[in-house]
Amino acid sequence: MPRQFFVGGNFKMNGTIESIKGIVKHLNEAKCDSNTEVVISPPALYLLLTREHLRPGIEVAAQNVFDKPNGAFTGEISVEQLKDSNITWTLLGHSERRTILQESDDFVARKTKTAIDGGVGVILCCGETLEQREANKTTEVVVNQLASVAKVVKDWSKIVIAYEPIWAIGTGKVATTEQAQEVHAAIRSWIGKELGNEAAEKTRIIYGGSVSEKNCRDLAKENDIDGFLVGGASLKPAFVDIINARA
Ligand SMILES: O=C(CO)COP(=O)(O)O
Repeated sequence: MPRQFFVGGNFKMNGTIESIKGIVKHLNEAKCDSNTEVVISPPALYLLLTREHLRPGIEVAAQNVFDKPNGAFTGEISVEQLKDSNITWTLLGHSERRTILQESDDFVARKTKTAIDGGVGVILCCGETLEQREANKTTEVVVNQLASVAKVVKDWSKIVIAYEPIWAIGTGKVATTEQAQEVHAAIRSWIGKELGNEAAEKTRIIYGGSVSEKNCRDLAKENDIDGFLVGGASLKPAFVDIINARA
C-alpha cells in the first residue's frame, strides 16, 4: 500500500481571528485531493475556533503539548485538553522551539511519548543547521534527534516525521529534490534498522522549508517524500496547490 500523502500547515505565531476564519473558509470551499491527509496548526489561542469552523476531514494540530497530565503548569496545555477540544495532532521538536526555547532532545522525546500514549498524533520535526550540513553531519544530527524519541516510543504508527533543514526554513532557499530525497532515504533506512521494515515502509516522512506552490510538484515526485510541512505558504490561498501537489 502506498503511503498516504500528508500536508501540514504550520501557522507559527501568525494570524488573527479574522485571518484564520478566512483561511478556514478557503479550505472548506477548496477542492482538495481526497488522497491527501491535511492538518493545520494555528496558534494555541485559535485552536478551538479553527476546529469549530473547519470542515470534518481536515484535522487540527497544536503547535506544542506538555509532557505532564493536568496540574500546576502555568502556560502549558495537556494532551487531555487537546483531546477534549478535538485536537488530534501536535507538532513537536520544531527547530524554532529547539533553538529559541532551548528544548532538548529528551524533552521533545518525553512530550512525544505523552502525546502518543494519550492517542494524539505527532508531527515530529528534525533537521540540521547549515554549519552541520557543511560539516557532512546531516544524517548524524537528524538520526540523533529521532533516536532520542525511539528510546521511549516504540510504536511510530501515529508519528509523521518532518525533515526541515534549518537553513531552508523561511529563507526561500528550498532544499533541492536530491538533497531532500537523500535525507528522507537515510531516515527511512534508520527506521528500518531501529523499528523494523514495516515501520520503515509505513512511516510518512514529509519535507519542510520554503515549500511553495512552485516547488512542491517536483519534490512530491521523490520516492521518500510523503508530503510537506508548510510554514509561510500555509497562510496563503496557494496552500491548496501544495495540498494537491500529487493530484
Ligand atoms: O518551519 C516550517 C514549517 O514548520 C517551514 O517554514 P517555511 O515554509 O515558512 O519555510
